Amino acid sequence: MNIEKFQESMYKLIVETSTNLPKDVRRAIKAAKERENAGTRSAMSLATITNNIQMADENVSPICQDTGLPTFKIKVPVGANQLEMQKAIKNAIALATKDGKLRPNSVDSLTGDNSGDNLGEGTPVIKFAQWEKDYIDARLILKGGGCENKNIQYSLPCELEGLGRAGRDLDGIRKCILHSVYQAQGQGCSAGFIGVGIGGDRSSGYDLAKEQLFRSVDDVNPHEDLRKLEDYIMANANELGIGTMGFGGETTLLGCKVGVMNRIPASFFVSVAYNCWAFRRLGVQVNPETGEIQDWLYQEGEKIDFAEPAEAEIAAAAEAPEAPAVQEAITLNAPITEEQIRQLKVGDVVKITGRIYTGRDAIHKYLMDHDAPVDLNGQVIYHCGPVMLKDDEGNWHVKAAGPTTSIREEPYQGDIMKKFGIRAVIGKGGMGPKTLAALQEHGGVYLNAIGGAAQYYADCIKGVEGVDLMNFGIPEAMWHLRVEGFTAVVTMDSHGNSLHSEVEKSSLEKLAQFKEPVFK
Ligand SMILES: O=C(O)C[C@H](O)C(=O)O
Ligand code: SF4
Repeated sequence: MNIEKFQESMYKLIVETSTNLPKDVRRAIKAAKERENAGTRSAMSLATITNNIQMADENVSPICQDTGLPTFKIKVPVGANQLEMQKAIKNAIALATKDGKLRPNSVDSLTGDNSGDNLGEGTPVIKFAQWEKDYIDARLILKGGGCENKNIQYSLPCELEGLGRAGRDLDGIRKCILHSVYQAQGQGCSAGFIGVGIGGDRSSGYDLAKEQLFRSVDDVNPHEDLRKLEDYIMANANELGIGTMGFGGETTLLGCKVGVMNRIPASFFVSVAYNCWAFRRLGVQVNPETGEIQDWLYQEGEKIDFAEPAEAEIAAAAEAPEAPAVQEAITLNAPITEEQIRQLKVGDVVKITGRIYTGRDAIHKYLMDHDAPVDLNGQVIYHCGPVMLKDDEGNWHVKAAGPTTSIREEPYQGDIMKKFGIRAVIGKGGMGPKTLAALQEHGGVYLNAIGGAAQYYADCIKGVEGVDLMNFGIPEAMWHLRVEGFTAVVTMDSHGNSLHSEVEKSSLEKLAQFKEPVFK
């Protein structure tokens, strides 16, 4: 095999997967957009998402800054040299990282050191299998951490919140799947896709669940019971009303694929792999002699082009007569006073202009018992781990910069806001009671940005004005960013209100409506 060509082919597969959402995924997102009512927060979020998909495509830049744990599944004809191919894939990964198409995401679990090139123990994941065909089938999924954290595994029988007992039968499985969508709320960047694995053990069950994510969104399950189950879930999960980003709305789930395998008598697992709307998976057929791509997979049907600018749609939504949720945006400019913050309430749309600082997991832990490298009084912290590139003059450029899941900072956030006088945090998915209490006591707000909209937000960032704590690696460092018109929604205010706890409560009530048996 021409291994240089093969490496080039893998590079193309990586870049395309990271920057260009597949056709089936685009169609599912378009259908969701059509279901939402103009003027709602969900409609506005979906407009931002579709705009972002378009920008990533045009800029050939990551759709989301979290380019995940690259996972390859490769089928090869008998005789193909897998060791050589593995090396070529790793080279292609390192190159794509250097070019800003992937974020350096491989972190030493004990020291926290980022390898910088996405290579390291266990990363990337490359799974080979042999087959009888005469070509190579190479598929790649880039599944980010936020949705990976929302995967869930049930051991039947069990008791489920809202749904009661789930037994070892199809109806028990039905309950687990509905529960898996409920428990994710907006935190895995809903609306999501789920792959479900029935049976196996704890590891093969999850493998089977992830395997389902390689199925095309619009295929039909050949197994009659599973087809019925998939149809049922698609028809009912959206009744939960969680909506895009957990803002409430018509679409919570974009796809559901279920697979089954045998188990041993004592075990009965239902494993669910949750994938965000930024469902980046693609595949190619490669010629085993030339190493060249001979075909792209997942190419059936129409490609939806989201060329319509989101700004126009947001404006149109705001002008719609029944537009209750989206009002004129309020401008925030740091340093922000407590008085300004106390005026904000859940549902307000804000546009931030001026300086913001990124801070995620490592920074929050660090700030608990260290001084801040900058004066954070009245400032805005952005939960974000961007993709950054340095040019030849040594200047940094933002290649992708959407929010990360905020709930991970729940143990620290309230204390840190009070300690340093921070007035606003931007993130996604909401935070818990401890932070809500601190917002009320101290005078702070939580601003929800649209998860995955990494190009859209990168465009709002007009300059990189500094960086601290680079020893934590690019995603975890504290970047000083100059932003203009950075749009987010107040979802937790200083008056004790949280949109997230409201949606959680109402979706639990709705979940309980699915308690009665459906599959006998
Ligand atoms: O790591 C990130 O940037 C985001 C992550 O995928 C998340 O959803 O929290
Ligand atoms: S930020 Fe959201 S869209 Fe991006 S990888 Fe995480 S869950 Fe997916």
